[in-house]
Amino acid sequence: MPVKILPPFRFLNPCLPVSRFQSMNLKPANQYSRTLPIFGRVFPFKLKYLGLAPPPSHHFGPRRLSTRSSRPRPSSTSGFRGEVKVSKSLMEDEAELSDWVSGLKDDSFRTRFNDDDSEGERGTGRSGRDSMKRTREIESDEFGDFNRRRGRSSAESFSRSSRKNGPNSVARTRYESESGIEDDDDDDEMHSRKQIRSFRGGNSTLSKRGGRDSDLGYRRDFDSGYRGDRGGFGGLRRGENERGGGGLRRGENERGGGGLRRGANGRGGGGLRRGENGRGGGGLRRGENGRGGGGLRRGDRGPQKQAHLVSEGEDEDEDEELKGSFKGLLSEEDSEEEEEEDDDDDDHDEVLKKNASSLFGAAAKEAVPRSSTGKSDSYLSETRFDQCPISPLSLKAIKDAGYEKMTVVQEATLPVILKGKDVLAKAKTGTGKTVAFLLPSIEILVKSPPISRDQKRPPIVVLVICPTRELASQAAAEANTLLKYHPSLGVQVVIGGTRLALEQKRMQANPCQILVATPGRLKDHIENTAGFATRLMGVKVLVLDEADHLLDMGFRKDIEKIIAAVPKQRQTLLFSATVPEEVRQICHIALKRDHEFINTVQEGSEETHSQVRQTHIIAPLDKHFLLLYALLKDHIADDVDYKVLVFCTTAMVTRLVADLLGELNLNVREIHSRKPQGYRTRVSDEFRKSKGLILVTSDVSARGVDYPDVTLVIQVGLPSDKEQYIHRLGRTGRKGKEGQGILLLAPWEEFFLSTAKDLPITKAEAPLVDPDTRKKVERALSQVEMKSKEAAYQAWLGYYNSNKKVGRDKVRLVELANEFSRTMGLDNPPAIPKLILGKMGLRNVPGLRSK
Ligand SMILES: Nc1ncnc2c1ncn2[C@@H]1O[C@H](COP(=O)(O)OP(=O)(O)OP(=O)(O)O)[C@@H](O)[C@H]1O
Repeated sequence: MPVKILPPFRFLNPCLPVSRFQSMNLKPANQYSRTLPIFGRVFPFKLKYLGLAPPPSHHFGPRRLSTRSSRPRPSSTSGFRGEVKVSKSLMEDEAELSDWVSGLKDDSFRTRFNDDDSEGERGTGRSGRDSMKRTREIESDEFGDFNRRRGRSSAESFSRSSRKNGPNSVARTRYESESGIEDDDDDDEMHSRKQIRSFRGGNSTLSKRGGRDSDLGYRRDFDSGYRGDRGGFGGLRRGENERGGGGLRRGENERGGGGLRRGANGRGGGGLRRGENGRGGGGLRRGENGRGGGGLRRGDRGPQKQAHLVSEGEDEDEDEELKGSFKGLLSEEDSEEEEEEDDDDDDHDEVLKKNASSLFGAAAKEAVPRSSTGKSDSYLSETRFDQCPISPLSLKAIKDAGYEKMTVVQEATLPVILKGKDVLAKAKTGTGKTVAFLLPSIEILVKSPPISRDQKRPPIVVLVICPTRELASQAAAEANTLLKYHPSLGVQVVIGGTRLALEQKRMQANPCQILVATPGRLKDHIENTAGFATRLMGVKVLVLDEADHLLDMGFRKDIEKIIAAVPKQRQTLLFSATVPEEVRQICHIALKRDHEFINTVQEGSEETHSQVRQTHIIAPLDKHFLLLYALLKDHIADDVDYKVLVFCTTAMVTRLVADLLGELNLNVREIHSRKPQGYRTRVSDEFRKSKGLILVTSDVSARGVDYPDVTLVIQVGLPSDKEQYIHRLGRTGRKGKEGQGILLLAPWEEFFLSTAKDLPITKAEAPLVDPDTRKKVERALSQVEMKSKEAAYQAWLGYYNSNKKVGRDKVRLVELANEFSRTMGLDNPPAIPKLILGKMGLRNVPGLRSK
C-alpha cells in the first residue's frame, strides 16, 4: 500500500480536534482517503440499506428505556442569547419576514415583539388539541486593531493564542488534495442526495426535492416537491409564491417532462401552459394566478415518456403524495450496483480505520476535546473572541450576544477565512457554524470599500444560501445580531412563501450588502428582478450552509445556476455537520482547488454528540402509535420542562401523527411543508421559546433549526439516510447540553442500523403498554379524520416505495402499507387514483385499491 508523507501538523488549541485539509489539484478525497486514512474521515455513505448486514456491534443488549433526562435544567431558555433569538423570530405574517429581519436593528422591535406575543394564538398553555384545531382553522465601519490594548498585532496575537497547544492540542492536518477544478458552474434550495435516482428505464433522472424553491419543505419531505432535474422526468414542485398549494412542475430550464404546478401567485384561474423554456415534455399546471382550476399543458417536444399528472382539485395533500410516489422509481439494476459498491466501501472503511489508529497511535487518543470547563466533547474552545483579529464593532455585538469564547469550529475556521481561503468545514450539530461563517464574512465586508448611498444598484457582497426558509431566517437574524453596531451594513432575507414583488420592493427600498436566501427564490430574483443580477456581481463571499444538502442532486441545478451568477473571483465557504464522501468529490463545483477542508469532528469519533443518548426500539408497525404515546407520556412525566421533536417520514404522516397526539390531549404542534409559511413561522417561533411542548414534524425541521433545550428527539420510521438521522438528532444536545434520541423502527426497517453502525445507537426495550392506554389510543385514532388517514396512507406508500430496499418488492411493500392502514384503524386500505399508482409503478399490485 502506498504510504504518503504525513502533512505537517499545526497545533491550534489544546482542545481542538480539528483536521484541516488543504485541497489542491485532482481527486482529493478518494486518493487521500485511501492512502492517508487518518486524514480522511471515513464516510460509509454507501452502506445505506444493507439490510442483510450483521447487527451493529455497539448494541449493548436490551435495556429498559427511560426518557428521563439527567441533564441539569437551565433556568431559562435564553442560554447565551436565547432571549434575543426568541424575540427575533416572532412574526405574525410571512410577508413581513424580510421586513422584520431588516427591522431587527430597530429599537422598537422588542416592543413589537412583545405586543405580538401577547396574542392568544401562540399560547402554549392551551391543550394541544384545542390549539391544533385552532391553528388548522387559520391555516464601513472602522476596522480597529483588535488587540491594541495588548500592544501587539491582531494577527500575531491570534496566532499565539491558537498555538498554545501543547501535546493535547488539536492536530491540524493539512494535505493537498489533487482535486478540484475551480469552477463556477451554477446552482439553489432543498433536497437530498438520495432523492435522485438514475431512472434508467426512462433514461431520465428523477429528482426529488423537498420544498425546493418554495423552500417549503425539506427535500425528503414528500410534501415538498419533486422536480425533474435532467431530461426525462418532470418534477413535482410547489408554486414559488404559493400560499398553500403544492404542485408538480417541470423544472424551468430542464429538458425533461412537464409537470404539475400550482399557481405562482396562488390566485385565479388555471390554464394550459408550455414549459418555460420549452424543451421538455409538457405537464399539467395549475393556473398561474389561479385559485381556480388547473390547466393542462403540453411541452413541445418532450422526449420523456412520462406524462405528468395533475391532481385535480383537492389540495396540497395530493401533490405531496404524488411527490412521494416518484421516489420509488428505481431500477433494480441501480440498487444492485450500489450494493456492490457498498461492500467495497465497507471494507475500505475498516482498513482506513485501522490505518488511522496505527498512524496516530496514542497522540490521537490524547486529542480528546476539552471544554473550558473541563467537560469532554465541548463545543467551546479556549480562545476568546477578543483575542481575534475582528473589528471592535463586531466584538461589541458578540459581547452583547453573550458570546465570549469561540466555539471549536469558529476558532478553527476564522483565521483561514480571514486569510481569504475557500473553506469546507465540518462540525457537529449545534456548535455555532452560523457565526463561524457569518463573522468572518462580516469582517470581509467591513474591509470592503463603502457603498455610496446613491449607487443605483449597490452590490450584494455576502451571499448566504440555506436550504429552508426557517434556516435562512435564522441565519439572517444571527447576522443582524452581529451587525448590531455596524449601522451602515444591512442584511435581507429572500425566501419562498412570500410575495416576490414584496421582496423586490423591499430590496429596492433598503439595499443590503448581505443577502440570505433559499435557492429557488434566489433564482427567481436572478431571473425576474431588474438589476438583481448586476448586484450579485458584487459578491465576494458565497456561503452554502448545509452544504452537503445543497450540493446533492436535488438542489444541484439551482446551485449551479446561482454559482454562475456570482463572480468567479470570490471566496466560497461550505459548512455542514455531515460531509459525505460524495460531497467531497463534487465540492469543486463551488470551491477553488486550494480550498481547505476543516474537520472539527475528531477522527474515529462519532459524528453525533456523546452527551446525547441514542437508542432504538424495534417493534411491529401496529405498535408504533401505542409506543410513541407511551414514550411521550413517560418523558412528560419525567421532565416537566419537556420539549420534544417527533420526526415523521412525510408531511402527511406528520399531520396524521399530530392529529392523533392532539386527540390524546398532548400539547402538540405540527410543522411540515404543506403548511403555509406564516403558520410555519409561528409554530417554529412558539416551539423555540416554549417548554412543555411536542412538535411533530417532517424533515423541514431536520437541519439547522436552533431550538434551545430540546429534551428528546423521536424519529418514527426509516430516516432517509444516516446523515438525515444525524441532523434530526442534532436538534437536541446543542451547545454541549444533554439530550436524548429514540429511533422507532419496524423489524423490516432494522437494516437502517447497519447503515449507521458507526453511531452509538443502543437497543432499548419498548415501554410497556397497558390495556387502558391501548384503548385510549384506539379511540383517539377513530377520532382522526378519514382524509388525514387517506393522505397518510398514500404518502407512506410513496415514501417506502422510493426506498431502494423496501420498495424493491412491490407486493411486500403493499402488504406493509396495508398493515400501516390497519394501524390507523382502517379495515380497508384507502383507494388511490390510478394515475398515481401508475406513477409509482404500482398498478395491478395485489392488495391495492384504485379509483
Ligand atoms: N461562541 C459562541 N458561544 C456561545 N454560543 C454560541 C457561540 N456561537 C454560536 N452560539 C450559539 O450556539 C447555538 C448553535 O449555533 P448554530 O445554530 O450556528 O449551530 P450549527 O452548528 O449551525 O448547528 P446545525 O448543524 O444544527 O445547523 C446558537 O444558539 C448560537 O447562538
